[in-house]
Amino acid sequence: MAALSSSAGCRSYVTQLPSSSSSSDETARRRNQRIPFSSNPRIFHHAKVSCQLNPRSSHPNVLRMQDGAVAPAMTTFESESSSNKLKESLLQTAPPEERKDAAGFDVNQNESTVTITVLGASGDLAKKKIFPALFALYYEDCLPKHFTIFGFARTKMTHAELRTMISKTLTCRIDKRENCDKKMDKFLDRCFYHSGQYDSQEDFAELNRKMREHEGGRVSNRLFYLSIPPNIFTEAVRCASQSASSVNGWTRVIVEKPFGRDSESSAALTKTLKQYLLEDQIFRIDHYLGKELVENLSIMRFSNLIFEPLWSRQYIRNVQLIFSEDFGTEGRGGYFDNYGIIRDIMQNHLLQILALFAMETPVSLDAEDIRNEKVKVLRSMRPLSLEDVVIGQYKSHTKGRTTYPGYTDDTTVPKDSLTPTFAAAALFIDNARWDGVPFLMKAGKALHNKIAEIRVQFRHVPGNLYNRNFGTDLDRATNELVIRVQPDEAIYLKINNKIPGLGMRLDRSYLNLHYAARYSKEIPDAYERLLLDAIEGERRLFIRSDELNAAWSLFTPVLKELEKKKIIPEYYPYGSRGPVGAHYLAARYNVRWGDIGSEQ
Ligand SMILES: NC(=O)C1=CN([C@@H]2O[C@H](COP(=O)(O)OP(=O)(O)OC[C@H]3O[C@@H](n4cnc5c(N)ncnc54)[C@H](OP(=O)(O)O)[C@@H]3O)[C@@H](O)[C@H]2O)C=CC1
Ligand SMILES: O=C1O[C@H](COP(=O)(O)O)[C@@H](O)[C@H](O)[C@H]1O
Repeated sequence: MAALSSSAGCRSYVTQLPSSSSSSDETARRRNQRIPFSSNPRIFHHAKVSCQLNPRSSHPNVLRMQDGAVAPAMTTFESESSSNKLKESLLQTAPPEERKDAAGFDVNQNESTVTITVLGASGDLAKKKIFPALFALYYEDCLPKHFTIFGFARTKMTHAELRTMISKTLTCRIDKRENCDKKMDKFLDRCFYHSGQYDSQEDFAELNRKMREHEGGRVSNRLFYLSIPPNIFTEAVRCASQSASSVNGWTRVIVEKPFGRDSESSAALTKTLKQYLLEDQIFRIDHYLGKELVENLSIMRFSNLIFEPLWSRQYIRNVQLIFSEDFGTEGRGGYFDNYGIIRDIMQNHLLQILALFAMETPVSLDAEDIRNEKVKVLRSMRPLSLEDVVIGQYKSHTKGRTTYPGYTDDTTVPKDSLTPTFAAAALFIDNARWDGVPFLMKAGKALHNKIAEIRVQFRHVPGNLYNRNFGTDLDRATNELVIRVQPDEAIYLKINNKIPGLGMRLDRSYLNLHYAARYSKEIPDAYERLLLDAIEGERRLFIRSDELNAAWSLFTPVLKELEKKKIIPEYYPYGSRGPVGAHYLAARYNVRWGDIGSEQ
């Protein structure tokens, strides 16, 4: 069995899986089990000591190390051992009462601790995704031995109330998992709440004091999760950085989208964040990058000989990136109306998938090498033009006795809103590999189904001996590779074969890697993977600022034009397949959407 070098804790990377007999499945499962966090040396690495004074540091007396760690600027660091000496000396100054932390652990001064602070802890995302993901990591023994979780928001709440709020949404992902309740109680014991204003240095200073109690003199690492509306990102980062960043470990900040609403506002946000943070400390999250099948894209491409040679204009006719939800913007209309589906889904989730799909082979699996390749693809793309975009908006629809609301029926949405809830677009990558290949995107809310998938339609077989068996519809005979990101994850390839028997009738069949059938282990939520990566300092799945700029450059001109010209969206009924204009757009490039038709 060959193991790839592990790039993340609590995970083992197994390249060779045994065939699917039940005993070998068991072996595979055991091999795939996560390595407990505590036994992974990577977790406890101290920040690399390649120090430089950060001219923009808000702390005049600190040095910032690679990885965002900071240390007092009284020593010149030259080696890891001198950095450790400094850390030791800092720890030795801890008063005796701090030799135990607030949770009662004896303080081993060579140990480190991670404090995860969720800003906006009272909000929807925190409840739905962040706390459950943290619990899942804890359940799987993926969090470090010493960790503390703080919820921070303006809402007044006690620790107990926070715990009750969190416990209502915590589930063991698989029913009847062992010791779930016990583990849940232990997890909740490590969760605390601090009420404060996002723009108050005093409130963050008080948070800092509480954090220090829990850290008890260990090397302190701090992760802040900005689960708050974007208009308060900057203030919160300023306060966190100036009053609550770590003095002897790393400080990192996870930033949620939206990262601005066009090139200018995004650049302005980046600029302000960088007044307080180094780029390496900023973890811009796009949760689609944490989805299992999106992560698997590179493995599929670069570790299977059969795919990579086909991965170009020579064999691929078009690529389709499809996102569809069977519910509207219910409850989030206020946010959505300012952004629309192009900013909400296409400019980030679908474009990130496209970049991973289309990039050249990176030099290594290192985060910077991968992100360099993604930027290159994005920068090779043609900015989207208005004629290559179709927009739609859902309207009310009655089915049986149920009436589904239209987008503008939401009281938080202006009645005359032109914000698109659906869009289809044709994009092109002007490089040698992809010249002329349409990359079609389609994203919509309140459609007939919920799905996210990538469809790769291959070219027709030249001079196909069996053409007459397919009649005139050659598309039906063309190979298509489908990567179903969700739900019911699968990778399947449509191929042609003969129907068994004495005659010569052809059939279309599926070579199907259906995850639920192949793997008994459940698929972790994207937020689990991304939170773990942020704790470990793994940046591969986070967006670098130059990627973000390149992504906005592609969409900003068309977004402005749509708004300036007040383009009216094509209205489609709630629960339908969306505007017919999407078909005309595809037809212009000789493409048929793969998700429409009798067999998908
Ligand atoms: N919800 C989701 O599914 C997704 C959300 N996101 C992004 O994640 C972030 C959080 O999302 P979500 O939880 O839905 O957001 P919420 O609107 O629920 O806000 C989170 C918390 O922020 C505080 N807050 C809200 N409005 C303001 C305001 N005007 N001024 C100061 N504080 C405010 C509130 O806490 P309190 O009043 O207690 O301080 C609230 O509980 C946002 O940036 C969002 O765009 C991204 C992808 C999906
Ligand atoms: O970022 C967002 O994603 C969700 C869809 O995420 P999924 O993991 O449930 O597919 C979308 O509903 C939301 O509008 C958008 O902001």
